[in-house]
Amino acid sequence: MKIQATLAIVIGGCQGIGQQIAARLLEKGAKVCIADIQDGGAVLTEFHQQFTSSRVDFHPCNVSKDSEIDDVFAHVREIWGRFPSIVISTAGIIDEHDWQKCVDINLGGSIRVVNAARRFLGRDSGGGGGVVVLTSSISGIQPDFWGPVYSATKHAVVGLVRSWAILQQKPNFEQHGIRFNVVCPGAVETPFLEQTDRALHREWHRNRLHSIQLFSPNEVAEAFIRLVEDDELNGEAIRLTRDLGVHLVQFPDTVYA
Ligand SMILES: NC(=O)C1=CN([C@@H]2O[C@H](COP(=O)(O)OP(=O)(O)OC[C@H]3O[C@@H](n4cnc5c(N)ncnc54)[C@H](O)[C@@H]3O)[C@@H](O)[C@H]2O)C=CC1
Ligand SMILES: CCCCC/C=C\C=C\C(=O)C/C=C\C/C=C\CCCC(=O)O
Repeated sequence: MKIQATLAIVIGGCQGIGQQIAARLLEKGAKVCIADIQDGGAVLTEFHQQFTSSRVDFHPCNVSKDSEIDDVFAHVREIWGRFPSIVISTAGIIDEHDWQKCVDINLGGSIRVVNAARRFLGRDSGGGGGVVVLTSSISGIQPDFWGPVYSATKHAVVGLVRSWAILQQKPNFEQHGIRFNVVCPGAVETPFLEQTDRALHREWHRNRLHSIQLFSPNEVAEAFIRLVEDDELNGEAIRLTRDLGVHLVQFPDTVYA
């Protein structure tokens, strides 16, 4: 998909990886609505200094609530005349102690975003199709003893994306016209890392963190942009690790689908 002149939603775009994705989309000529549970004043001020203010907006959104996600889509149509064709969510937390919250935001939030995209973008429901890119982690491909719940939610996000993606290859089923992809980063230098205390084995976790070569949020944003731009990529996961590099994950063969 050519990004120039498209409309995009970036949920979780107030900081970290999401903010960098929004910046890359704006640079490439999209109009971007940032949505987040935190106040958008600071990020809007920053972007209004770099980009035409009519091309970037903010709408509050907690991914724990279906209605707030729907409101973001409605807001985009109200201000820019149509629904977006690019939907990205980076909203996520780590919290092994309040595990229901971790499941509700990381997995529940991803399911809610996908459901909204299906309703507003899906060709089978009158939309124009598009691309959805969600955020997993290398913990969504491999186990992590410091975050079993976090890892479970991130594995689930990969399964969610790949399952919706293969529907497009089933000619006898509804054709939604949406590509679904996911990014699985290693550790990234963002405020997210301050959530160490919500992981298990927190001292080990904190110490280990100091020995890791972190990715920049921009390196991760570039993976999202690739998954948006390349129309051949559907049901794909890009993993970023220092040891193995940046690559499309090779999954085991699907045996019955
Ligand atoms: N930073 C890292 O090392 C890694 C992060 N990730 C994943 O990347 C995603 C983004 O991470 P970062 O940008 O590093 O984190 P971050 O904490 O810097 O940014 C996350 C953004 O999501 C927003 N958010 C949180 N809960 C929300 C909710 N309920 N509704 C709407 N927005 C909400 C936050 O306000 C924040 O703006 C997360 O899903 C995280 O699990 C994956 C691998 C590594
Ligand atoms: C090992 C402890 C570091 C944990 C960093 C905190 C949160 C990370 C959340 C993630 O989703 C990322 C998961 C794991 C990152 C751990 C190691 C990355 C090093 C591997 C590499 O880059 O090659």
